[in-house]
Amino acid sequence: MIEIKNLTHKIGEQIILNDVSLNIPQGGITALIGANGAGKSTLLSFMARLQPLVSGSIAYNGRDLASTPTAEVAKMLSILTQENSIHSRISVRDLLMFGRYPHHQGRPSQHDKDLVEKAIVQFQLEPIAQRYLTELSGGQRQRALIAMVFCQSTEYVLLDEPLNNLDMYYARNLMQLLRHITHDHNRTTVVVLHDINQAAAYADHIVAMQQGQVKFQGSPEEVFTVENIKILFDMEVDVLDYKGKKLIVHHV
Ligand SMILES: Nc1ncnc2c1ncn2[C@@H]1O[C@H](COP(=O)(O)OP(=O)(O)OP(=O)(O)O)[C@@H](O)[C@H]1O
Repeated sequence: MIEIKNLTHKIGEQIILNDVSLNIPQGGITALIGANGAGKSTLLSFMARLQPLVSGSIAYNGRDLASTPTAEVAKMLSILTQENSIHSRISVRDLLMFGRYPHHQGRPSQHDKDLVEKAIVQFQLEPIAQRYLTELSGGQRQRALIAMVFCQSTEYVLLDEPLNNLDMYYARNLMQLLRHITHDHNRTTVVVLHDINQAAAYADHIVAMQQGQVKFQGSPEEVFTVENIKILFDMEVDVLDYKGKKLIVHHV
């Protein structure tokens, strides 16, 4: 379980996170949803210790994040942020091997190589494995970066809008793969998603944020109601039952 307690974050006078307390269940996919500016990325960045806490605490399986040595954090959690401006001439295959660095410390074993090759196949990167990141489209680069995150083989995986730049095919493909890897390898994946239908279809648990606070949480069936969507996004929608999942539809 990821246990977040009394997390408050201010920038100047602006309150970005307002006394957030939240338990993210162990195992499965938790989707963080909410309107632009609700605080999702900020919360994720604290969860990955990309910035130090000023108030509150975060613990992974009872272990306080702030006092965990960096080398151990790197083996415990991995994160895909929205700011991925890697412009160096590194190939996709080398990028994935770079993701293994916390394990091999610069000396990749056969096991590391096998994992990288498996990820290349899983993430359908074979045609571009030798290409440099600078030579890829936005969606191709995004897929390579997500594969690198998974090559880190951490128990906790934090992804900030991984579907950015992905077309319909790869978006669905990635969500299926996320679910498959998360469940088969007993991982806990926390993913910021703007597409609430992807969240409804693939997440086990939903955390909906509004103005720096957790507004709703629960299963997709509990959170995705007409009333809740109106509160979160100020939109009139229909919520349908489709193939056992909630489907949120809206019109012009
Ligand atoms: N470096 C910063 N300086 C000032 N304000 C910031 C900074 N970073 C974030 N904010 C503000 O904090 C609030 C929360 O931002 P955050 O990026 O966490 O929201 P979000 O829910 O991830 O939004 P989005 O869906 O648009 O990505 C916003 O009001 C944003 O303007």
